[in-house]
Amino acid sequence: MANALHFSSTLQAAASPVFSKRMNKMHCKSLRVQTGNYNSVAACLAQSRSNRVLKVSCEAASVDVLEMSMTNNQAEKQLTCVMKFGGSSLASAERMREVAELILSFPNESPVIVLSAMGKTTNKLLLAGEKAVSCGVTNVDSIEELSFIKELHLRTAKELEVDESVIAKHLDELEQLLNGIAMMKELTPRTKDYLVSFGECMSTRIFAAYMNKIGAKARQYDAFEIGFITTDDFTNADILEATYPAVAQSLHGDWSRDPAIPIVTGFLGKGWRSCAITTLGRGGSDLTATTIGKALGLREIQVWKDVDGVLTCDPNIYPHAEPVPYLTFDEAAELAYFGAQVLHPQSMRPAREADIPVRVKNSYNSNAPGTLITRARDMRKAVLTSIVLKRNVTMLDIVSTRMLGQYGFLAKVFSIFEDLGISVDVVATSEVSISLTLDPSKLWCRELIQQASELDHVVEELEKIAVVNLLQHRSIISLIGNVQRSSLILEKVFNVLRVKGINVQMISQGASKVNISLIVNDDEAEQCVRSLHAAFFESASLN
Ligand SMILES: Nc1ncnc2c1ncn2[C@@H]1O[C@H](COP(=O)(O)OP(=O)(O)O)[C@@H](O)[C@H]1O
Ligand SMILES: N[C@@H](CC(=O)OP(=O)(O)O)C(=O)O
Repeated sequence: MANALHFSSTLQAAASPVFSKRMNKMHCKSLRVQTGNYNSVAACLAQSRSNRVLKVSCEAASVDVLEMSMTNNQAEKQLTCVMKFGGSSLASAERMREVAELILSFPNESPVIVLSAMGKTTNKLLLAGEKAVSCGVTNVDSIEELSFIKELHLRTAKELEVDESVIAKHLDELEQLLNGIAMMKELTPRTKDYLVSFGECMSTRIFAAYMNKIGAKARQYDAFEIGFITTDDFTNADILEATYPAVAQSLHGDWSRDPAIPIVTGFLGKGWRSCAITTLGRGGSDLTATTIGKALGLREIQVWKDVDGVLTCDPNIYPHAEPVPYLTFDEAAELAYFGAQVLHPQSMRPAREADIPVRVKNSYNSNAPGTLITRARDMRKAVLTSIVLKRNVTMLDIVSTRMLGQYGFLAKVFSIFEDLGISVDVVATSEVSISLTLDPSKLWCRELIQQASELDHVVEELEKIAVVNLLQHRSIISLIGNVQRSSLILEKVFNVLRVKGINVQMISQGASKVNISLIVNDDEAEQCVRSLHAAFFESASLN
């Protein structure tokens, strides 16, 4: 029997560290106990972490021998981690090949793979939808973005030598949907979500077919079919608790019956009332990955990007930004929430709840260590970790018209936002005045006209109790780091701002938080980030 362990007695086996270790690491396929004390083996099995013995037989024989046969076959492995690859990692057939190679370069892992749409497919689908609204039914087949999407996916399938039939039905349906949009002359948020879902549905089908072709058994899953249950907030849905057991049951169930690498669509869910396809907000595949990590209790969640991890600032603002080796969930969540495109704003929540480390890695440079995000890290030497910019923010200055000492003012202001369903980002208050910024990701997912009338409505409501000053085209610069050292951070910040002649219009720092936020004019913001980056990460110079 392959890899058999022999013991002179079951008691010796039960006591043997080799036995326990193999049980844990090697995934026992069958266990044969010849005579001896079966109970002691059972006790030992109960202790083993994987405890996945497929066959246990107990035979009476004259010699005490215990044999375990083990294989490295997937059938006996547990799912170990989740690996998410975004559009930037999957832009072409060549990239899909490299990603497959990368996945298979970890023979000890049994990963769940989460994929986004190829390259910029989501943007192209949205553009195609917008054009379909006004182009007329007869012109749908000449929408440039539709031709691009068709060509990209068919070419990719061909180059990977995968049968085009895996996506043929989706390409047909996509064209039919665009015809429908052209006919109705409207693109509702619900239709938008259905429209963009074609991106992830096609990338995962092509990739799964390719994995199977190269001999790595894989199975494609649409997230909305395996239990990703969300609110019905189309274009920005939240994942509901029921998702975790449902996803665990689907993926674990299939894996234990017939193991195959799961290839899951990122970004998508199913609305619990509407039963229609929803999306988790732009960049939502990161959240799909962490949700699967929590649902299955996996050891690690990896998000593979096109940068060497989370960087000290957006490389589009400053190309020499450096990777940040360690972050806490709180820091990463704050960074994502305040605009760092590298992670979805809600993606840290499941990982933090289940305490599963998240690793941000570069699919173009897999040797780079990346960023490891965990519950805690050594903060003794930490000052500033990363600088994040959120542009085009609306700021409101609200001053009470009542006398000083009037209570309930703040409560009234916030109840107006609650009633209108608008969330607030940064707040600075005194007893009679309040300055705040509105969360653009929630507000701006609505139509432009709706945004303008909503803002008018907010101001109208607030003017019943206060004098309101609406300030647009502002930016939030968030300084993520060790707020225990805020005096040092602020000293440096104000020095930079003074030298650069930049006026801060509002500042906010939570008592126990990891973030100091500054509000400046949009047109000064990028220069400000570059100067702050130079001051904190490069040298003593103020650039
Ligand atoms: N602080 C930051 N650290 C790393 N990348 C950032 C940061 N801020 C913005 N980015 C941008 O985020 C991009 C990666 O995120 P994204 O495009 O969503 O990746 P993917 O599509 O692979 O999920 C990078 O290419 C980079 O331009
Ligand atoms: N394709 C979706 C979801 C996503 O997560 O994409 P990416 O991983 O490429 O950021 C989007 O573009 O928003």
